[in-house]
Amino acid sequence: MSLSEFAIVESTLREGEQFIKANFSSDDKVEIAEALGAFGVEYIELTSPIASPQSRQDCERLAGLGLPSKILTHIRCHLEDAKVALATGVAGINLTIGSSSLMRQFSHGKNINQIIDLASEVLTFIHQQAPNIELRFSAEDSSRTSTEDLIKIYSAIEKLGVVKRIGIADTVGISTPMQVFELVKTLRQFTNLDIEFHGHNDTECATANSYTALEAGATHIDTCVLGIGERNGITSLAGFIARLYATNPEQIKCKYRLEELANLHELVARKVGISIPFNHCIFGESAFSHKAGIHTKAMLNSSETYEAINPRSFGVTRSILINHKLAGKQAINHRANELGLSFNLSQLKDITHRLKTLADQQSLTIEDVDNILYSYHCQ
Ligand SMILES: CC(=O)SCCNC(=O)CCNC(=O)[C@H](O)C(C)(C)COP(=O)(O)OP(=O)(O)OC[C@H]1O[C@@H](n2cnc3c(N)ncnc32)[C@H](O)[C@@H]1OP(=O)(O)O
Ligand SMILES: O=C(O)CCC(=O)C(=O)O
Ligand SMILES: [Zn+2]
Repeated sequence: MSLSEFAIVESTLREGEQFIKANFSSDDKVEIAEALGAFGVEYIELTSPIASPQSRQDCERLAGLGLPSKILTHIRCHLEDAKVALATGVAGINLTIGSSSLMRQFSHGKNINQIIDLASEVLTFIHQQAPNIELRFSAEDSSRTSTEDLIKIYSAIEKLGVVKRIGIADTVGISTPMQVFELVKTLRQFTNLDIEFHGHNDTECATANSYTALEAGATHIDTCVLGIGERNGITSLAGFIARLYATNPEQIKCKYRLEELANLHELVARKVGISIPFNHCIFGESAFSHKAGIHTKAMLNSSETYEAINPRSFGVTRSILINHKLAGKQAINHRANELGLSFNLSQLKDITHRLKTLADQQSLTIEDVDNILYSYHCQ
């Protein structure tokens, strides 16, 4: 798998709008789209213009901004949706229709042949109206659709000759990485079209599933900032980037402007009124905090010992914590040196023992630790 060959379809302004707390204004969308563009995502997917009058105006507005990312909208297999989407001036349209038996029975009531006929009609119509528009067709709930049905649908769609890529959706986040790998690999053998993967996070496998989709030959991955979306959301942009960074930092640093990611996260968190989770892979409060003595000693020798990701690539700083009972003498010595103090080994052991004894009784601040160091030094 070559990292340079995939593209991100960033869906914060489509799937992300389906997050319970999202209600983006038109100006919010522009701000977020600009920040996504500054980071360097290849595509920005927008809510269907038929969802509301404002959604339609926003599609037109964002499509006209001349952003570096391609603007897509996401629609049903429906002629009216297609006509409205075409009129907005977007560069591409992502069409979807449910293909599993649950979707066929409870969402739209169509069988596989009817799905193929409807999708063919709508895709052909769009292509006739706008031959240069980038078309993607996706079978919603692909993971609960038989591979046989998927191949039947995708083969028929590919034969139309109007679609640039097909999409696979793990709509209820039920797939394991191995299942995603097998499905993408199977489809990869059947089609030369690009393959997009959309993974929900119901079982917390979204990032792993997106990564294995790439390993199996997918070319496009859907993400949202902070992983927001319907229910508990989809693959998080930062999670996906972190995963790729751990595999090949230099390639990911060339492909995207990683230093823009912090601003993007703060922006989206503010717009949807949430705080960034403490354990967020890059911007979480504890993501680059090192606490236990064994860790901090090794970290002070080489940060790679306990870090898969260099926080500086994302404009984040690490912290070495010593105001607790798990602290070790090496990290305490490091702090003492920062304060311009120096102690011999036996003194350091003594200070560490005092600090631990105190930390057993109360919580400590870094100022408390500094006071211990200064007063020991005065003695
Ligand atoms: C898995 C996903 O996240 S897919 C993306 C989800 N996005 C959205 O739903 C966008 C926001 N949605 C909306 O604003 C509205 O649902 C609209 C405008 C799309 C449709 O609204 P309504 O006409 O009021 O229909 P409603 O939402 O109640 O039901 C969905 C309709 O779409 C049909 N439908 C569902 N999926 C599809 C599809 N992929 N292709 C074609 N028709 C579909 C259903 O059969 C149903 O049709 P009906 O009106 O004949 O009953
Ligand atoms: O269009 C797609 O591929 C994905 C649609 C969607 O949001 C989903 O199935 O969860
Ligand atoms: Zn989704």
